[in-house]
Amino acid sequence: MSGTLVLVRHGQSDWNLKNLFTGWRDPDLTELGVEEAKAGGKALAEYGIKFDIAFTSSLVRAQRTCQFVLDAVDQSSLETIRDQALNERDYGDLSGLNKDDARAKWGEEQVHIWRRSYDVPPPGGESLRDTGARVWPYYLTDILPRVLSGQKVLIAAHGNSLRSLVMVLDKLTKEQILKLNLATGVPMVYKLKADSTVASKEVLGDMSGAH
Ligand SMILES: O=C(O)[C@@H](CO)OP(=O)(O)O
Repeated sequence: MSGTLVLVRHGQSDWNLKNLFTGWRDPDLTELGVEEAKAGGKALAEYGIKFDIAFTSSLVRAQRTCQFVLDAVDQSSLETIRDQALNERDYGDLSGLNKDDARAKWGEEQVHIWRRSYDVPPPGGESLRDTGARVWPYYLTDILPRVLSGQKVLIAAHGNSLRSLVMVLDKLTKEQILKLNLATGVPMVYKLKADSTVASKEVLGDMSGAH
Protein backbone atom coordinates (compact mmCIF):
# COMPACT_ATOMS: atom_id res chain seq x y z
CA MET A 1 0.00 0.00 0.00
CA SER A 2 1.50 3.32 -0.97
CA GLY A 3 0.98 6.62 0.81
CA THR A 4 0.89 10.33 0.30
CA LEU A 5 3.66 12.90 0.18
CA VAL A 6 2.83 16.59 0.59
CA LEU A 7 5.43 19.21 -0.28
CA VAL A 8 5.02 22.84 0.72
CA ARG A 9 7.42 25.73 0.25
CA HIS A 10 7.65 28.09 3.24
CA GLY A 11 5.70 31.36 3.17
CA GLN A 12 7.37 34.62 2.20
CA SER A 13 10.40 35.40 4.38
CA ASP A 14 11.85 38.78 5.34
CA TRP A 15 14.61 38.29 2.83
CA ASN A 16 12.20 37.23 0.07
CA LEU A 17 10.48 40.56 0.70
CA LYS A 18 13.78 42.46 0.69
CA ASN A 19 14.81 40.59 -2.49
CA LEU A 20 17.98 39.16 -0.93
CA PHE A 21 19.63 35.81 -1.74
CA THR A 22 18.92 33.75 1.37
CA GLY A 23 20.17 30.18 1.15
CA TRP A 24 21.27 28.94 4.60
CA ARG A 25 20.73 32.32 6.28
CA ASP A 26 17.84 32.21 8.70
CA PRO A 27 15.29 35.06 8.35
CA ASP A 28 11.78 34.65 9.76
CA LEU A 29 8.46 34.74 7.88
CA THR A 30 6.83 38.08 7.08
CA GLU A 31 3.19 38.69 7.99
CA LEU A 32 2.29 37.74 4.43
CA GLY A 33 4.43 34.61 4.83
CA VAL A 34 2.45 33.64 7.91
CA GLU A 35 -0.81 34.14 5.98
CA GLU A 36 0.52 32.03 3.08
CA ALA A 37 1.51 29.23 5.45
CA LYS A 38 -1.91 29.33 7.11
CA ALA A 39 -3.63 29.33 3.70
CA GLY A 40 -1.63 26.27 2.65
CA GLY A 41 -2.71 24.57 5.87
CA LYS A 42 -6.34 25.53 5.27
CA ALA A 43 -6.21 24.04 1.78
CA LEU A 44 -4.89 20.80 3.26
CA ALA A 45 -7.58 20.83 5.96
CA GLU A 46 -10.24 21.22 3.25
CA TYR A 47 -8.58 18.43 1.28
CA GLY A 48 -9.11 16.34 4.42
CA ILE A 49 -5.65 14.98 5.07
CA LYS A 50 -4.26 13.78 8.42
CA PHE A 51 -0.51 13.34 8.52
CA ASP A 52 1.49 10.58 10.19
CA ILE A 53 4.70 12.59 10.44
CA ALA A 54 6.20 15.89 9.29
CA PHE A 55 9.69 16.80 8.07
CA THR A 56 11.22 20.22 7.86
CA SER A 57 14.63 21.87 7.58
CA SER A 58 16.85 23.40 10.26
CA LEU A 59 15.71 26.89 9.19
CA VAL A 60 13.05 28.85 11.03
CA ARG A 61 10.99 29.95 7.99
CA ALA A 62 10.34 26.32 7.04
CA GLN A 63 9.80 25.20 10.65
CA ARG A 64 7.20 27.88 11.31
CA THR A 65 5.45 27.10 8.02
CA CYS A 66 5.36 23.44 9.03
CA GLN A 67 3.79 24.35 12.37
CA PHE A 68 1.15 26.63 10.78
CA VAL A 69 0.20 23.81 8.44
CA LEU A 70 -0.03 21.31 11.29
CA ASP A 71 -2.11 23.75 13.36
CA ALA A 72 -4.51 24.18 10.43
CA VAL A 73 -5.06 20.44 10.07
CA ASP A 74 -5.53 20.16 13.84
CA GLN A 75 -2.32 18.23 14.38
CA SER A 76 -0.28 20.80 16.32
CA SER A 77 1.65 18.18 18.30
CA LEU A 78 2.49 15.83 15.44
CA GLU A 79 6.01 14.36 15.48
CA THR A 80 8.18 16.65 13.36
CA ILE A 81 11.71 15.83 12.27
CA ARG A 82 14.06 18.72 11.49
CA ASP A 83 17.06 18.03 9.35
CA GLN A 84 19.48 20.30 7.54
CA ALA A 85 19.45 17.90 4.60
CA LEU A 86 16.20 19.69 3.65
CA ASN A 87 17.70 23.18 3.93
CA GLU A 88 17.57 25.66 1.09
CA ARG A 89 20.30 25.49 -1.57
CA ASP A 90 23.41 27.19 -0.15
CA TYR A 91 23.80 30.44 -2.09
CA GLY A 92 27.47 30.78 -1.10
CA ASP A 93 28.95 34.23 -1.73
CA LEU A 94 25.61 35.53 -3.03
CA SER A 95 23.92 35.05 0.37
CA GLY A 96 22.71 38.39 1.70
CA LEU A 97 23.17 40.21 -1.64
CA ASN A 98 20.27 41.98 -3.33
CA LYS A 99 19.11 40.10 -6.44
CA ASP A 100 18.73 43.28 -8.53
CA ASP A 101 22.21 44.45 -7.47
CA ALA A 102 23.55 41.06 -8.54
CA ARG A 103 21.82 41.41 -11.94
CA ALA A 104 23.38 44.87 -12.36
CA LYS A 105 26.81 43.48 -11.53
CA TRP A 106 26.85 40.11 -13.32
CA GLY A 107 24.00 40.46 -15.85
CA GLU A 108 20.45 39.13 -15.98
CA GLU A 109 21.39 35.90 -17.75
CA GLN A 110 24.20 34.90 -15.40
CA VAL A 111 22.04 35.50 -12.35
CA HIS A 112 19.19 33.45 -13.88
CA ILE A 113 21.65 30.61 -14.52
CA TRP A 114 22.84 30.72 -10.89
CA ARG A 115 19.25 30.83 -9.63
CA ARG A 116 17.57 28.24 -11.80
CA SER A 117 20.03 26.07 -13.73
CA TYR A 118 20.62 22.45 -12.74
CA ASP A 119 24.37 22.27 -12.58
CA VAL A 120 25.94 25.74 -12.42
CA PRO A 121 26.71 26.63 -8.78
CA PRO A 122 26.74 30.24 -7.60
CA PRO A 123 30.24 31.25 -6.40
CA GLY A 124 31.05 29.29 -3.23
CA GLY A 125 27.55 27.75 -3.15
CA GLU A 126 25.53 24.75 -4.30
CA SER A 127 24.04 24.07 -7.73
CA LEU A 128 20.62 22.43 -7.79
CA ARG A 129 22.45 19.17 -8.50
CA ASP A 130 24.55 19.65 -5.34
CA THR A 131 21.40 20.36 -3.36
CA GLY A 132 19.73 17.25 -4.76
CA ALA A 133 22.81 15.22 -3.83
CA ARG A 134 21.97 15.76 -0.14
CA VAL A 135 18.16 16.08 -0.36
CA TRP A 136 17.63 12.93 -2.41
CA PRO A 137 19.58 10.45 -0.23
CA TYR A 138 17.77 11.81 2.84
CA TYR A 139 14.44 11.41 1.05
CA LEU A 140 15.34 7.83 0.08
CA THR A 141 16.45 6.72 3.54
CA ASP A 142 14.22 8.68 5.91
CA ILE A 143 11.08 9.73 4.05
CA LEU A 144 10.27 7.43 1.12
CA PRO A 145 10.09 4.19 3.20
CA ARG A 146 7.36 5.79 5.32
CA VAL A 147 5.37 6.83 2.25
CA LEU A 148 5.72 3.38 0.74
CA SER A 149 4.45 1.82 3.96
CA GLY A 150 1.24 3.85 3.55
CA GLN A 151 1.96 6.87 5.72
CA LYS A 152 0.94 10.44 4.90
CA VAL A 153 4.05 12.59 5.11
CA LEU A 154 4.41 16.38 5.12
CA ILE A 155 7.62 18.10 4.00
CA ALA A 156 7.80 21.86 4.64
CA ALA A 157 10.99 23.12 3.05
CA HIS A 158 12.39 25.57 0.50
CA GLY A 159 12.09 26.68 -3.11
CA ASN A 160 15.22 24.93 -4.30
CA SER A 161 15.43 21.97 -1.94
CA LEU A 162 11.89 21.13 -3.08
CA ARG A 163 12.70 21.81 -6.75
CA SER A 164 15.39 19.13 -6.49
CA LEU A 165 12.78 16.64 -5.28
CA VAL A 166 10.11 17.72 -7.77
CA MET A 167 12.63 17.35 -10.60
CA VAL A 168 12.94 13.64 -9.89
CA LEU A 169 9.31 13.00 -8.92
CA ASP A 170 7.98 14.78 -12.04
CA LYS A 171 10.80 13.40 -14.24
CA LEU A 172 11.80 16.88 -15.42
CA THR A 173 14.77 17.48 -17.69
CA LYS A 174 17.53 20.01 -16.97
CA GLU A 175 15.75 22.35 -19.41
CA GLN A 176 12.36 21.92 -17.74
CA ILE A 177 13.70 22.50 -14.21
CA LEU A 178 15.14 25.84 -15.32
CA LYS A 179 11.58 27.11 -15.78
CA LEU A 180 10.07 25.64 -12.62
CA ASN A 181 9.29 28.02 -9.76
CA LEU A 182 7.35 26.93 -6.70
CA ALA A 183 4.84 29.28 -5.09
CA THR A 184 5.10 29.94 -1.37
CA GLY A 185 2.57 28.10 0.79
CA VAL A 186 0.95 26.14 -2.04
CA PRO A 187 0.81 22.41 -1.16
CA MET A 188 1.62 19.76 -3.74
CA VAL A 189 -0.04 16.43 -2.94
CA TYR A 190 1.68 13.37 -4.45
CA LYS A 191 0.30 9.86 -4.28
CA LEU A 192 3.06 7.35 -4.93
CA LYS A 193 2.90 3.89 -6.45
CA ALA A 194 4.51 0.93 -4.73
CA ASP A 195 7.53 1.30 -7.03
CA SER A 196 7.98 4.88 -5.68
CA THR A 197 6.95 6.60 -8.91
CA VAL A 198 4.12 9.13 -8.95
CA ALA A 199 0.53 7.88 -9.32
CA SER A 200 -1.01 11.35 -9.09
CA LYS A 201 -0.15 14.95 -8.26
CA GLU A 202 -2.55 17.66 -7.14
CA VAL A 203 -1.57 21.28 -6.57
CA LEU A 204 -3.80 22.91 -3.95
CA GLY A 205 -3.55 26.51 -5.08
CA ASP A 206 -2.06 28.72 -7.75
CA MET A 207 1.53 28.19 -8.87
CA SER A 208 1.31 30.60 -11.81
CA GLY A 209 2.59 33.72 -9.99
CA ALA A 210 5.70 32.00 -8.62
CA HIS A 211 9.04 33.54 -9.46
O1 LIG B 1 17.20 33.32 -1.85
C1 LIG B 1 16.97 32.08 -1.82
O2 LIG B 1 17.51 31.30 -1.04
C2 LIG B 1 16.01 31.50 -2.84
C3 LIG B 1 14.62 31.26 -2.32
O3 LIG B 1 13.99 32.39 -1.84
O4 LIG B 1 15.94 32.40 -3.91
P1 LIG B 1 15.85 32.01 -5.45
O5 LIG B 1 14.42 32.18 -5.81
O6 LIG B 1 16.73 33.02 -6.11
O7 LIG B 1 16.37 30.63 -5.63
